[in-house]
Amino acid sequence: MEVKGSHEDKSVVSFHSKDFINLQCSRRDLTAAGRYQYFMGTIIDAAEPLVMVKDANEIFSDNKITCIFVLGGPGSGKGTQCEKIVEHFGFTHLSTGDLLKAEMESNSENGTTIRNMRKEGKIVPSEVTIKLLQRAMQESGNNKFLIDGFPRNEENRAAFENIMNIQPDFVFFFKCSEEERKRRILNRNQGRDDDNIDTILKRFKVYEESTLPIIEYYRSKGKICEIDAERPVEEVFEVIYRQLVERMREGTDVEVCRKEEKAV
Ligand SMILES: Nc1ncnc2c1ncn2[C@@H]1O[C@H](COP(=O)(O)OP(=O)(O)O)[C@@H](O)[C@H]1O
Ligand SMILES: Nc1ccn([C@H]2C[C@H](O)[C@@H](COP(=O)(O)OP(=O)(O)O)O2)c(=O)n1
Repeated sequence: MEVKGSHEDKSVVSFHSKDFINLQCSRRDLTAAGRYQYFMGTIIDAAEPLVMVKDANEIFSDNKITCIFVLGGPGSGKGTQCEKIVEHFGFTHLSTGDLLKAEMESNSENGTTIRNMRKEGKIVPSEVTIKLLQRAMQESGNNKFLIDGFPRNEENRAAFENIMNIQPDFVFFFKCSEEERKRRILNRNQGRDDDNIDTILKRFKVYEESTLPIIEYYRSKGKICEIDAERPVEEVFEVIYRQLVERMREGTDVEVCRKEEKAV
């Protein structure tokens, strides 16, 4: 474990586990999350910076890939929450929308296809998106991925499962009304070429027609973790945080965790 020093209200601690996991948290974060008493394999006393009793590596085995899909309509807050998850949990965040945009801007052979599809709010063929995802996953050196905005249709889903042979551990579904999403996108103000009302309405239609059935598919498999994304950012994150901690704990030896909790 490496303690990166303490300054004012922030005690920053990071630990690396066989190059796979790189977690960071601050005293403020831990205090906010204090009621959970548990942070990525670590029992936490919120009054103290950090008491480490267990290696994070015991939570995720080295060979296992953890893959969480993050789905929800355009503007539901996927990117916003993924950034926060990364801050706290050491995932690699792969936004397929961002990967495609970067590919478009690099003037690659697929650039024109991507530009045209984005303008129409259409879904880029899987072979392009999966190639970008594959590269980014390999380059990350991580084994925990938050895949944001993918799969967006049946073709995406089937191709990912067949080519990558990876099933998501579970799928976050951000539920948020169209009215609120439209309001957010029109205020997003990031200079996105597709954040104009014409393209927004096309994206909403494609989402309803092509992505909602994928969410129902994962629901039928018991993999959907539905989040009320209509609420303020911090409230949404609080729910996500709790879900992640619980789900990770379920994947580990609960008996050991309970014993250690009692010891705190
Ligand atoms: N819970 C929220 N409440 C209000 N505004 C939000 C919330 N989550 C995100 N936003 C804002 O809404 C816009 C869209 O969020 P973003 O994360 O880019 O959505 P997505 O990735 O799903 O398209 C951004 O400007 C973001 O700051
Ligand atoms: N898996 C994906 C993700 C995005 N795209 C395209 C189509 C989308 O309208 C744009 C923008 O996607 P992005 O996820 O960045 O944004 P929204 O969730 O639509 O707000 O990229 C795609 O074709 N396939």
